[in-house]
Amino acid sequence: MDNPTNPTELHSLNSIDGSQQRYYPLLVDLWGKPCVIVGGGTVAERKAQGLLEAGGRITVISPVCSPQLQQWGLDRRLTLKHESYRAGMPELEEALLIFAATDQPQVNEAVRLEAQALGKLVNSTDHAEQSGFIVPAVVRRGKLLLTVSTSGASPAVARKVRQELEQVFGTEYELYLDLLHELRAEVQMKVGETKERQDIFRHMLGWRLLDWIRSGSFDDEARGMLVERVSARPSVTEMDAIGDWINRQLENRNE
Ligand SMILES: C[C@@]1(CC(=O)O)C2=NC(=C\c3[nH]c(c(CCC(=O)O)c3CC(=O)O)Cc3[nH]c(c(CC(=O)O)c3CCC(=O)O)/C=C3\N/C(=C\2)[C@@H](CCC(=O)O)[C@]3(C)CC(=O)O)/[C@H]1CCC(=O)O
Ligand SMILES: NC(=O)c1ccc[n+]([C@@H]2O[C@H](COP(=O)([O-])OP(=O)(O)OC[C@H]3O[C@@H](n4cnc5c(N)ncnc54)[C@H](O)[C@@H]3O)[C@@H](O)[C@H]2O)c1
Repeated sequence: MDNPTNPTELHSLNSIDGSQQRYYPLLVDLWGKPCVIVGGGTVAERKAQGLLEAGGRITVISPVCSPQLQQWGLDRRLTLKHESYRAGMPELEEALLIFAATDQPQVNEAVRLEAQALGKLVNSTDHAEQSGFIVPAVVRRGKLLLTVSTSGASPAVARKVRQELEQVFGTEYELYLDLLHELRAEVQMKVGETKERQDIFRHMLGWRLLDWIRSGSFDDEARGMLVERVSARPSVTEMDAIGDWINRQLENRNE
């Protein structure tokens, strides 16, 4: 079941601009979902790390596993099955996602073919072209999730872009998004009209809140005051007034 080089030959799908665009970006909720990794080396460990961050229920199938994978096994963060892969393993049948991550191309191929026969999405770590999905490089800042892919062209470039993004989007985004999440809920509760809500959110984005958080002086008291003001008067005028107040706070601190 190889991927067609041109899907339009098989389905009458029209790409919007006829470009070579191929992958569909998707954020999957893997919490508690069974995921199988075949192989227990460096690459398997990296995939396991990403799955752990997403709360996947992981089984690693490999006769030999890296020290970190063994530790995660001891900590019961994942299940290790110290066996070589063979066809018909129940873990594959139950899995939502399958990763073929051994250093044996023929084993990876067999895993991929079985997974595809079972109708599973499979990541073949040595064959981007035949994978049902590929894994991007990731930056997590609380609720902010940035993902980078080169469509398999150069994972090293994906890594480099990820590192550049890490510099631009710092840890201040965690608090920033938690706060905007809370304020959004308040506004949604109190302002009935969609257009008005949108205007309010746009004006909030004008606040120099990230600068304030970065300065280290945005404390619980400041947060409380902000939430209180927005809840009390959720309007565009008030958002601008809050923006001015934030500017004054920053100026006072610089004096
Ligand atoms: C992003 C990241 C996520 C992750 O793995 O979690 C990831 N690879 C990472 C690193 C990395 N991988 C490789 C190198 C060595 C340098 C180099 O070869 O470039 C480095 C760099 C390094 O380690 O410094 C080697 C490599 N990778 C693949 C092949 C096989 C092939 O191309 O077919 C080979 C050759 C093996 C060989 O030659 O034997 C395949 C894939 N690797 C992907 C993802 C998918 C496409 C992502 C994209 O869209 O670009 C894809 C297609 C499938 C998949 O694995 O999902 C992670 C960076 C995480 C980070 O640092 O943030
Ligand atoms: N996709 C990526 O991001 C990426 C990056 C680098 C390399 N690769 C590819 O991934 C492959 C694996 O690289 P690695 O550094 O993890 O290798 P590694 O040598 O660290 O680990 C190989 C693992 O495969 C296991 N294994 C071997 N035969 C097996 C079998 N029959 N059943 C189950 N497990 C088996 C071994 O026990 C070992 O744990 C490389 O050959 C390369 O092609 C992919």
